[in-house]
This record gives sequence, structure tokens and C-alpha cells, in this order.
Amino acid sequence: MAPPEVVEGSVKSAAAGVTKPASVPSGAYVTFLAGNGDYVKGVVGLAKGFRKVKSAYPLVVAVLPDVPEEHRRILVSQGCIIREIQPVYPPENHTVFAMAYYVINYSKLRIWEFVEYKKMIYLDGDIQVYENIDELFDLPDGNFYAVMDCFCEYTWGHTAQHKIGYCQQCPEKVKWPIHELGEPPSLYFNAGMFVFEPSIQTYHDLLSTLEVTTPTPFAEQDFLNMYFWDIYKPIPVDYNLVLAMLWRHPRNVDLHKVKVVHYCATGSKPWRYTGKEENMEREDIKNLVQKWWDIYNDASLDYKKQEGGVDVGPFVVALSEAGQLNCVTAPSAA
Ligand SMILES: O=c1ccn([C@@H]2O[C@H](COP(=O)(O)OP(=O)(O)O)[C@@H](O)[C@H]2O)c(=O)[nH]1
Ligand SMILES: OC[C@H]1O[C@H](O[C@@H]2[C@@H](O)[C@H](O)[C@@H](O)[C@H](O)[C@@H]2O)[C@H](O)[C@@H](O)[C@H]1O
Ligand SMILES: [Mn+2]
Repeated sequence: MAPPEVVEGSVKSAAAGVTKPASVPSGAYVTFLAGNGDYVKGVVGLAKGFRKVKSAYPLVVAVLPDVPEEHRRILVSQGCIIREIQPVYPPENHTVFAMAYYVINYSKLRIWEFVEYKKMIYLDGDIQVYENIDELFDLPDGNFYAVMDCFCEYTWGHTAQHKIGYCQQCPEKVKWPIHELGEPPSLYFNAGMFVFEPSIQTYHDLLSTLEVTTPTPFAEQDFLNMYFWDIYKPIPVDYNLVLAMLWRHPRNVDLHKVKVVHYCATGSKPWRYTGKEENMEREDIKNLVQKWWDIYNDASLDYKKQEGGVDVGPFVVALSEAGQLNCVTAPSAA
């Protein structure tokens, strides 16, 4: 889909040829925020990253009720659209998640409800965009697009793939033993970034399927892989570089081409980075963490609201940081 084209007070989506009310874009980016911790920094960084690459689409933040008012204000002052969602819990079970907090990630399923957008691109809050990726909105409808994951880290220790050293990133290295284990597993994506189409029907089906599905270690990621396996289409690793790829599959990565970096390796979240955890002392990691901070600290990337041609940005930001701003409108990120 082409970036929304404004035609005489209405927004026309070139692909669909549908005319919608003015100012409702046909596509949007969406991220997810839970709790009162420091992930809000990740989302601020992401909003500024989208501004830096001049994205034509807004950034929606799906927030759980436990996100404090102060964090919501910061996000609005950075041009984000806040949408509160209710938590989604998996059925009661004794499953041990790869990380205890993954249980809350099932709440991501609520974003299928955002049907005012025809197409959305989900990104975790620990992701940064270094190149414009708006072209992904033009991908053909009807598929689920995401980047293939890597099974080499220890968090994958519970799987047959990891035990035999098989990874879909280099399927020739250790071949899948068809005779012992049957057909190889279908391609598996990392759920930190994906392109999808909101749909109320899919939303209800996702939630009712979840109710009859036993939770597994990678929580909503495993669930989404199971649910969308037949329409999943891999996109290049450049659209979601899972950091472990740098040491597990260096030949599959060309850092100059990478557009989206996912700071998901243990110890790599830039706002928590100490350099002490395994692999975190690497030069490429240090550089990527620095690149994230450069965007986060760049005041010229703060959202500037245009009002009658008057730039009120810094004023609004200063007010909201001082906690005095109770009501601001939700504008586009770009
Ligand atoms: O306390 C939390 C934990 C997670 N998240 C959101 O859930 C996503 C998934 O978690 P995370 O990225 O930490 O998982 P990883 O990619 O490291 O496995 C984060 O990026 C955030 O968007 C959040 O907002 N607060
Ligand atoms: O709740 C499940 C989570 O699963 C994912 O975790 C990653 C990460 O934890 C790495 O450390 C693993 O090595 C990697 O393979 C794994 O997929 C997503 O990035 C996250 O957004 C979320 O969906
Ligand atoms: Mn993540």
C-alpha cells in the first residue's frame, strides 16, 4: 500500500481504492508497552528512530493499564498514539516460560483489534529502525511477514532443534534427521517484528484458540507461529536483526544493509547495557548500543507539533516532562 495520499479532505489508499475519513491512515506501526519500568525508553527511542528515517506512518503504542500516566504523557509528547489494551492471559498451566515475564506478551494479541488500520507493522519496544521500512506496507495482503528466528542460544535448550544443533538459519550445517525425527519443522519467525492485517474475525479466533492451547516456553511467539504457519512468509534478516545472529551466523548478516535491530540478546537492551554479559563486549554490539543512544539523545528528533506554522515542540515536551500537561492530542509520529 502506498503512503496515504490526502485527496480533498479524505485519505485515499491507493491499493484498495477505498476512501476513508480524513486523517485516518491506512497503515501504522504498533508497539507494546507493559508496566512502569524502563521499557518506555525503548518506545521513546523507537518513535525518534521513525522520525529520523522520515516514516510516513504513525506509531501506535498498545499500553496495558499498568503503564503510568507519566509514561503515557512522555509518549504522546513524542508523537505516539496511545491505545490502552486489557491484558490477555494464557490458560492456567505449569509451563515454564523462557523468561518469566513472557506471560504478559500474550497481550500483544489485542493489536488484531486495531481495525481502523488496514495493515500494521508490529515492533517490540527493544527494536530500533535505522532505515525507512515503509515499503513493507506494500507487500501483498493475505500473508503474515516476519524474519526467521535462530535456535542457537541457550534459551532454546528445551527444543529438539537446539539439542541436535539444527538451526533454520544454516540448515545445511546440521541436516535435519528426517529418518529419526520425520519432516523438518516449518519455518519459525521471531515475533519481535511482523507485518499483519488487523481483523476482528482473526482477533476473536486468536483469543478462542489461545483458550484451548497449552502455553509453551516462547509464549505468544510460539502461539503466533502455530496459528499463522500456513501464511507465514519470511522476509530478509535486515528487517529484524536478532543480535545473536552476529555471533551465531555472521555470514548471514551484512550490517551495512541492516535496517532494523532487535536488542534481544541478554544484556543488550541499550538502556540497561553494562557490557558485562556474554558477547556484550563485542565491538559490533558496543557500536549498535551507541547508535541507539545517539538517536535517543538527539533532541532534534523530539516531536514538534506544528500549530499554524509555529513550532511548539520543545515547549510541549518541557511541560509534559514537568508533569503539568494533562491533555494533549495524539498526532502522527512523522
Ligand atoms: O516489562 C516489560 C516487558 C516487555 N515489554 C514489551 O514486550 C516486548 C517483548 O519483550 P522483550 O523485548 O524484553 O523480549 P525479548 O525480545 O528480549 O525476548 C518488549 O520489547 C516490550 O515492548 C514491556 O513493555 N515491559
Ligand atoms: O514472548 C516471547 C518473546 O520471544 C522472542 O524472544 C527471542 C529472544 O528472547 C532471544 O533471546 C531468543 O534467542 C530468540 O530466539 C527469541 O525468539 C521475541 O523477541 C519477543 O518479542 C517475544 O515474542
Ligand atoms: Mn524484544
